[in-house]
Amino acid sequence: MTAKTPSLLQGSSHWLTDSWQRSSLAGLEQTHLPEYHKLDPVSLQQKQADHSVLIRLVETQALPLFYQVMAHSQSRLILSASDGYVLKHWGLSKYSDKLANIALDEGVSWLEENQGTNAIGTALKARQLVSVIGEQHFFAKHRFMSCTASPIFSPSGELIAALDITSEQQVHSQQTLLLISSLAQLIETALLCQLPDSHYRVDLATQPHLFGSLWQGIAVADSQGKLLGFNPMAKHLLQSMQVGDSLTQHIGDRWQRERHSQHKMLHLKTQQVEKQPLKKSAPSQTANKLGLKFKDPQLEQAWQQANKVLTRQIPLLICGETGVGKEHFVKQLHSQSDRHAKPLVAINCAAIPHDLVEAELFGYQAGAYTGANKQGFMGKIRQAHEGFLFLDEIGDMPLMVQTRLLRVLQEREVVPIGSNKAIPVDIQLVAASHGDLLSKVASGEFRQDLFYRLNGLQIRLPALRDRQDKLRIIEKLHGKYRLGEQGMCPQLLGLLLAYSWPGNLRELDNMMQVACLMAEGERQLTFDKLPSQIQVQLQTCATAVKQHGFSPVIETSHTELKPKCRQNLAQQVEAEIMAAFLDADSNVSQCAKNLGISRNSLYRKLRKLGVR
Ligand SMILES: Nc1ncnc2c1ncn2[C@@H]1O[C@H](COP(=O)(O)OP(=O)(O)OP(=O)(O)O)[C@@H](O)[C@H]1O
Repeated sequence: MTAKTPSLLQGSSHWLTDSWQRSSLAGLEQTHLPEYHKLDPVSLQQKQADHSVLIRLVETQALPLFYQVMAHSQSRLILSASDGYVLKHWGLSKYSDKLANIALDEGVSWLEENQGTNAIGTALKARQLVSVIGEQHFFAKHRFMSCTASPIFSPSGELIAALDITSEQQVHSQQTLLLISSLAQLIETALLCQLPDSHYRVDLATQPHLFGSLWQGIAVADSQGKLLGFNPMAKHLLQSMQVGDSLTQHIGDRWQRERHSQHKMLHLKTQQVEKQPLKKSAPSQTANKLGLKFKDPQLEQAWQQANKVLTRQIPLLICGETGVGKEHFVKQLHSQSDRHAKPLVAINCAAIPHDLVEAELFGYQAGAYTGANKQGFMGKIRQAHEGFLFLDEIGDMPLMVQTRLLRVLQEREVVPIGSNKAIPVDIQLVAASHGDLLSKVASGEFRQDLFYRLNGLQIRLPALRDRQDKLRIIEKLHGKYRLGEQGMCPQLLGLLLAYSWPGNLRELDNMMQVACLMAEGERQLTFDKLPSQIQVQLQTCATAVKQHGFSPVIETSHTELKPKCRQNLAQQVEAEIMAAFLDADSNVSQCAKNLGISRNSLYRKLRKLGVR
């Protein structure tokens, strides 16, 4: 991580002068708070009911991450509707009372024309992420707080809300900006994936490593390829895109045939949407029996579907990138199934020499061939009788063995090598593949009839970068491996959440194990304890984002600030120095090095701030 301390915002400050001008033109005066616009209780209730899906999504998708990162800060998370009325807020109740004094409360409008320059109103007006720090607020009475807000757009690109973090402090770090952008994106993605006719999800990025980051566009289309919705980044990348268009008209036609493709400068990744109904229907008996297990909707749906077919002995085909946890998933399925008392027999078709696969699976009679065990071998299929047979990397099964396996599945009996006696078997077959089995069918390497036999139900486990419970998994693995009481540095958590994890859970699991060993005895797990190759990846990812991504933040610069803002700037600089000093564990030399100033200047500045 190169920047340990939050850096000052840089760039144009026109948005601020424009916003102050608009506030003055609306007849507001800095020193007099106007009458505020507040909904009566019935209208507020109605508005909250109209936005109940959004409120529920904030509570389920955004709030856990907000609490994790901002747990020790005096901050509140505030959701407002697109007309500026605050729908709900969450966080420390002590701070809530103070905000209520300035009417930052449910049912009050925070439109710019009512409350002057403020993050919610200005973000809604500018339709961009905005940070309004202390003195930048139009009204003097609002200047004790700093606010950062992001607009939230519906799948059709319509502005529907603003999500804000408000704190009682004079600075908002880059971490707050990143956090609020991530929270808004989580909600927008959840809304997209819930569209009723959604069939395809296409992720778009200017560079492959930006997949899974805030700089990834997402477009959702129906089974005919008609565009149903997209996130703001997708709109930024493909500006002429409209709901109802054919996606092919914007990104060519390769996306529908290939999982990974490219169109002009854009990298594309296509996947089928695992639909998540907007309103939960009455839970099925199976769901009731099993209860909700995963915090990721796609995984939860895969779990529920898999459990339904297991009771009927329908073969299950599990697809997903390497390391997403396919085997782990099968073990969980087995352990809660009616067959849990019987064996789960796993065989990795890629790991066994081709000429032994047949014997391993079907067994052989005593003396069937030279070199074979004298007693014969019953084979994995019969070992799995009344239990589960898990065939991992099924795509690597030799063609001849595929033919025999097909017979077993059709006849439900095995004929061992060297025998002509068929032995009945009762197995639940689960197969897994990290590659595209259909392309193997197309190239003649995999039997089409076997594919359809195995494909009783196909489920796809999501890549780690696409999982909505990423935070929970990171915490779980940190909890599993940390040695003693240990927290996690929020900046590190931000980077881990933003990284694309090409090796999925396996990569995260390995990394966490090593990092926790390196951090033994530390109060916090920090970036420098990570294995060096991951440090490089995270740094490359952060740098690439800076170089290739666009900055979604409305920014301010020192030079363009008007005199009245200079005092505010000085306060920001002081707050930054203080933050850097704390970040460096009060080590003056380290802090001076991080800030790029001499130790003497740092001593002078710290003395001014009252630090001895
Ligand atoms: N839900 C989970 N929580 C924590 N760790 C997990 C979870 N699922 C899998 N893992 C860990 O991730 C690693 C990879 O899991 P697994 O072998 O199941 O993946 P896979 O998809 O079968 O991989 P491959 O395609 O390479 O065979 C293992 O170390 C496993 O312990």
